Amino acid sequence: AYIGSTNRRQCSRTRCELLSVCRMARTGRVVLVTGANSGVGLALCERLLSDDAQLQLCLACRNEQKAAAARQSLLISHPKAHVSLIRLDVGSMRSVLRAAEEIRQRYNRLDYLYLNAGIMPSPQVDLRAFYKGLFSGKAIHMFSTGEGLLTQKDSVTADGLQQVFATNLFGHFLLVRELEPLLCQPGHSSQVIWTSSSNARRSTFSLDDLQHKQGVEPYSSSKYASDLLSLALNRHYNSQGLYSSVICPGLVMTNLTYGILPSFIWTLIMPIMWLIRIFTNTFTLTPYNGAEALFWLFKQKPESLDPMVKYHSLTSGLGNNYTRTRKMEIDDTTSAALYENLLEMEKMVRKKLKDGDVEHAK
Ligand SMILES: NC(=O)C1=CN([C@@H]2O[C@H](COP(=O)(O)OP(=O)(O)OC[C@H]3O[C@@H](n4cnc5c(N)ncnc54)[C@H](OP(=O)(O)O)[C@@H]3O)[C@@H](O)[C@H]2O)C=CC1
Ligand SMILES: CC(C)=CCC[C@@H](C)[C@H]1CC[C@H]2C3=C(CC[C@]12C)[C@@]1(C)CCC(=O)[C@@H](C)[C@@H]1CC3
Repeated sequence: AYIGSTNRRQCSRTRCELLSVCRMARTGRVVLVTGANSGVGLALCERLLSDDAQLQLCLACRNEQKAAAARQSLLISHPKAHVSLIRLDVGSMRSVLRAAEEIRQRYNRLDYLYLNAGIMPSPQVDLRAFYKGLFSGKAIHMFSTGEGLLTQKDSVTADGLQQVFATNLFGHFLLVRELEPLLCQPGHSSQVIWTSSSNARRSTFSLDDLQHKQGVEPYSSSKYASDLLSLALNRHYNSQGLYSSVICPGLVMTNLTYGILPSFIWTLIMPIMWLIRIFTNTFTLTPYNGAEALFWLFKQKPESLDPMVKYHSLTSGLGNNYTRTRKMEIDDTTSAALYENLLEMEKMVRKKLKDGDVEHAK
């Protein structure tokens, strides 16, 4: 249609230019990454562009300045890349709806949706649990999952949702629902990929307290909920060509982990961290290594993926990266129940936002 157009500007283009535009339209896969301005998300973008220069990469970030800086840094290493920005605060439902509308206008399909943005506010390390863990014979497990070591202080968003739940789970759920027309295209498959965590733990999650209002481990609960939700998305959308997976990047030194301990302590224990890496392959440490499983999934046929496993980024003592699967402690009944609850919550949130708009217009 583009070549056949009689528009004068298009006609004046050389045949060569037109062919390259058409080729791009055919081959340029569209990838959207949330939380792409730092850490694992930004490293993933670097790796994706190094693999496929034709990608149409969209960085969905809440902070415009950080997003622009991330785009600039990507363009320095890949000057010809197609990198665009979209403003998205995944913890604000109004922002999610607005961003989704913009994305639907910009693209006619979406091949990969990386749900990577995540928070762990005011983390506290339980030192007693740490010392106990060191001598319990389960030290390696403790170092790779951080199980029972961290508590967080949650807050309530303007939408009346728990902040960790809204950011790590619900905002992303709403985004998937909103982008369904781009993700579910006839004769075409797409992937939704969640950055979950090995910190996800069944015991921190409850269907009666989805948002984890009553507990002190909202991060672990929200990540477990993302594992369950990914399974539910597969059950609902595989027939429409949408496939969902979850990954754990391992322990990566990013803004999120730097927030756990004072920076001088990190500096002091960094040599120990590199030493621990000899005993556990889950200490991926750099964002590049942490992005391994996210990148690995990009190369897979979605139909070949297992909805019951988590894909882990791992780094050997010698620094080699690889991806391994581990079965998740999830089941269809709980996953379906969570999905129904989220649909209910979605209805309520949409109504609240609509009522708010009406109230505002009065
Ligand atoms: N680091 C680790 O060891 C591990 C990390 N993970 C997960 O990896 C993911 C990436 O984290 P990581 O790279 O480590 O940490 P970073 O803090 O570097 O990255 C988190 C990204 O999410 C963005 N973000 C946070 N809140 C929102 C929001 N409301 N709307 C839009 N974007 C938001 C941040 O943006 P901004 O800069 O504006 O805050 C940032 O770009 C997270 O989901 C995290 O839970 C999982 C296991 C281990
Ligand atoms: C004293 C030493 C050598 C280390 C400090 C102990 C903890 C601060 C550290 C041990 C295991 C770490 C860990 C995480 C955070 C920092 C630790 C608790 C995570 C929970 C960070 C976020 C995740 O999603 C997990 C996969 C990490 C698991 C391990």
